[in-house]
Amino acid sequence: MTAIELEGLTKDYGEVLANDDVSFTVERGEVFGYLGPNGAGKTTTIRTLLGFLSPTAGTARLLGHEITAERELIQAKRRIGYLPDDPSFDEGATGREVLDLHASIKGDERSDELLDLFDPPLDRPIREYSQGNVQKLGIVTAFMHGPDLVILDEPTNGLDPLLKQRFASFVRDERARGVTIFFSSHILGEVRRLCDRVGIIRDGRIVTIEPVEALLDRSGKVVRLKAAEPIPVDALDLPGVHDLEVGQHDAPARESPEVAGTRHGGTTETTGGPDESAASTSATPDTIDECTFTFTGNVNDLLSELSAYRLQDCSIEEAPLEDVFMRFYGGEGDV
Ligand SMILES: Nc1ncnc2c1ncn2[C@@H]1O[C@H](COP(=O)(O)OP(=O)(O)OP(=O)(O)O)[C@@H](O)[C@H]1O
Repeated sequence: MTAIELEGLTKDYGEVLANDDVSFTVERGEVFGYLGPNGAGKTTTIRTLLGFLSPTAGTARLLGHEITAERELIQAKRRIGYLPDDPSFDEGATGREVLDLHASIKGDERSDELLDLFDPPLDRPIREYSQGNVQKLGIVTAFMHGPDLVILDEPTNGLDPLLKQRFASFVRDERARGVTIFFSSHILGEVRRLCDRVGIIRDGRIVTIEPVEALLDRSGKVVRLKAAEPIPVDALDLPGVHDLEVGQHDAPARESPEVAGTRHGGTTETTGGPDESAASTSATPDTIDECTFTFTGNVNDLLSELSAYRLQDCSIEEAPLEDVFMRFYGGEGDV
């Protein structure tokens, strides 16, 4: 049996078609990342799945239960945990009182281990909580009853790096226990670390559902090079090199297919250091001291090409999610 099954789920708010014929399945035991820019429709999907919004068309099943049948949804929810994108608890209650209330409604067989891990300050009223502490309490409430399926809307919002790491390792352990986890995120790195598969939504429509490795292979890396001595620009005329920018840059300029710059072979060339205007794209130097580009080829091939030159520094990082969207799906981004 699948954990989540959406069939043509559509939510029209009137002015905005927030989910347009959304269909996909999440298998039992899978960690599934739901990725998309701001306003793409992630929260709408999640809130519709959980019965907080009625779909305009289509339907979905959670753990085999029809979401549009109230009794079935109530039955399913006993085995589901949920963390909203903005967890809100009674401001006057202490963390402990919030947990007691949740325990009385759905059970708390796992709260001790969760409190050990996430450690929200239980004796203080919620109004004194930081955003991170609210999030920690939200994570505890989502998992405390030992659910089979957990739906999390941007779960690492407000968590510090240590807690993010702890959360990532917790999700991996949950997966090993057979728990299905569906979570939305803006952060490709987070999805990469945690997910088996990813679904990308944009403007209410699913643009791809694929294993996370396949997505990352296609999204490429951002490479920054600093040469110890000038490198001929032709050395980077390699398959898989895109958006080459000569000089110091934070990242390659975003480029939709329609606005690609001057290309020679696999490269797009833009001259100029940080203090030159973006319009100065005419002259291409013969040699490069420093450059940034996106690389979608085999990293070992690139390193072997570069081994002929003396480098002072080289970094290879994941392409930002914005670039993934721009590169593969085009159009205006709002990330
Ligand atoms: N209650 C509502 N009434 C009208 N429009 C809404 C409502 N809720 C959301 N929208 C619109 O629906 C679209 C999808 O919003 P949604 O919150 O689902 O996106 P999201 O992907 O979760 O965004 P974010 O990452 O910023 O949380 C947006 O254009 C949003 O403005």
